[in-house]
Amino acid sequence: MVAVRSVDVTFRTRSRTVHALSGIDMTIAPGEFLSIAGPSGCGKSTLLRVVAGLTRTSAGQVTLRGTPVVGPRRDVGFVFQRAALLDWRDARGNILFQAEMRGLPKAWARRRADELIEITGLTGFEKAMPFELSGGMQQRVSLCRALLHEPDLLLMDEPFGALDALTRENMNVELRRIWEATGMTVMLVTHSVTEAVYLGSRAIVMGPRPGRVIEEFPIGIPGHREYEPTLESPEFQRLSGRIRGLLGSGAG
Ligand SMILES: Nc1ncnc2c1ncn2[C@@H]1O[C@H](COP(=O)(O)OP(=O)(O)OP(=O)(O)O)[C@@H](O)[C@H]1O
Repeated sequence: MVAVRSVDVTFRTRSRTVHALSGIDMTIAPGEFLSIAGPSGCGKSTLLRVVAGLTRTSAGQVTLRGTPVVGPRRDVGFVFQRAALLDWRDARGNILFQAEMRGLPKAWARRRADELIEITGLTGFEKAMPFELSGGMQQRVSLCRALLHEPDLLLMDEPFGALDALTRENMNVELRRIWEATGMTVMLVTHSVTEAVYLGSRAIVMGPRPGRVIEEFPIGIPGHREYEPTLESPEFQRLSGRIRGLLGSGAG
């Protein structure tokens, strides 16, 4: 699905030069859920942006389904750290905005929006305006918006970082369920080791800037993952411990 080949990114501003990514190589198979962890500023967001075609590489290449990424890709879904909803549209209107931008058939889009509203537990809040929604609900709306056009690749940049712990857990369980049901490919940037291991089929850990991959872990926890039993399983504990060790004691 995604191939990243010898990718380097250097940002040059008037006052400084930042070498954000160095020699990144990775492939992500269709249907994989890749969690990406690493210290602040190591280039995780930059990596996602490069895959989405929002940031240009300084060297190397990214391909999506074998096609080089040369500009913004509208065929992927992107969920950002903050929901960034349109204030003047209700929840359903925000989700449907995606369809309007893409000129998707209206009746189809409405059906799909209703389906996603149900899946993400937003039923009853379709007409609520963003200011009436909690942070978690706003992020659900943003997830629905990212999924509306049925992307087979979903890029998520610390999507649940601003949520309280319990809402975050619920969102993790929902996302895992959606991933199990759809088989889409996901790249998730997260600062939470628990989130990375619970959700991922593979995790990579990046080192400090210039960002590079320092270690990679297949997450061999098979099948449907119930939240509590998964977190208590020896494999979960072993992997979390190893990733925390790499990231340093401050990792959550
Ligand atoms: N558009 C830009 N122009 C200049 N520098 C940038 C730009 N985007 C990112 N950077 C720099 O590149 C480095 C990597 O940033 P990036 O946001 O990818 O890191 P990150 O790992 O996602 O960080 P965090 O975990 O704190 O969100 C940082 O030093 C950042 O300041």
